[in-house]
Amino acid sequence: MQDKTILITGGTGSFGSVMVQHALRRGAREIRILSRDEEKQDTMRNRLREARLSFYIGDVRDIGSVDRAMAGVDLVFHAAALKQVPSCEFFPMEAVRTNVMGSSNVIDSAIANGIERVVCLSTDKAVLPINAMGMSKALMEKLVQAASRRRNGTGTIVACVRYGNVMYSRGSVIPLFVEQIRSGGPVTVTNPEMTRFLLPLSDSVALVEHALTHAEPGDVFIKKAPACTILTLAQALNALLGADAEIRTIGVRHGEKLYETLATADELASADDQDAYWRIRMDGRDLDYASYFSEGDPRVARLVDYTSHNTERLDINGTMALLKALPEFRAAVGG
Ligand SMILES: O=c1ccn([C@@H]2O[C@H](COP(=O)(O)OP(=O)(O)O[C@H]3O[C@H](CO)[C@H](O)[C@H](O)[C@H]3O)[C@@H](O)[C@H]2O)c(=O)[nH]1
Repeated sequence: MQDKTILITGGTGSFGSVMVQHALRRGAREIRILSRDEEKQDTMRNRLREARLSFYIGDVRDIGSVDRAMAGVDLVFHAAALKQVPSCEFFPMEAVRTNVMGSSNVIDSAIANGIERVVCLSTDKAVLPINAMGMSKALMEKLVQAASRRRNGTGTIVACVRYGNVMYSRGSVIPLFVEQIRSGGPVTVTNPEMTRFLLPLSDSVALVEHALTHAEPGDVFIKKAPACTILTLAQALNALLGADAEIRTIGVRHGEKLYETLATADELASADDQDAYWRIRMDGRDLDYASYFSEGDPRVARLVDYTSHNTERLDINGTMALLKALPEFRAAVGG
């Protein structure tokens, strides 16, 4: 990132705020934030007061605003998205417009402008998707791969990272539970047995940087991560806040899965194990169906899917330790 001009779409969000600080420390020449909300931009501008930051009001749905922010950029982090599962269930076309068409605009504009590298932020919900948010992100991954096949080996490198749940991200369950416990409960657990991967925000930034450094066209990078049940999470937060708030089961919301999958068995069969990460390479074959007979992949998936049910499972103490290490958690609860 040293001396590079970086564009972060959706740059005022949880990821953007941390990535901006990281890129500044890494010596970026200029960081451009493209987002819709002038108030969030203003808050960030006043908070950071940094000459290397520039703000572009715009929307990834509008290719004109993407093009204006893209000219002269070296690296792109594409974080702009509709990411709430329930709201995308009610407004699936909005998820299509932002997550699919918006991503297509970002990829096309990056290629047209000869950008070096683009990292698109995807989610475990894009794997075997059942909700509109995950389906739209799965299509974003397909757009990345289709663009990479067209340009494989030359020009712009476009790749993805897949996240699990980013801990303490805006609008997610951890800040909600903290708020509920502080106001005396109840803590509303959808299904006590439900599991989610737990990814600290700092790890999500490290994952993007890992992808930036190692990406070849169409790669998907995954960070191996632990998980816990939602009941364990509620109990850990109760304990950390010295409370005993009632934990009430409220039932699963629209479009939710009991557990998430970060990589399928098929993907893992051909993935590179990079210690803390997996690299999943795209299927680079072309549309000539004859090649499926002569170049068909003989590997049989011998592994199982990598899910939040079968990854390392944190108990209450393990979850508490992870929470306690989060700067976002310490800032919110003090200590
Ligand atoms: O009142 C609540 C709200 C949520 N949950 C549970 O807590 C877990 C996490 O819920 P979040 O709303 O925090 O997160 P989601 O899993 O729905 O999705 C989140 O994680 C995704 C990645 O998997 C994306 O990042 C997405 O943007 C983000 O909303 C889920 O099992 C959910 O059922 C509860 O038990 N009670």
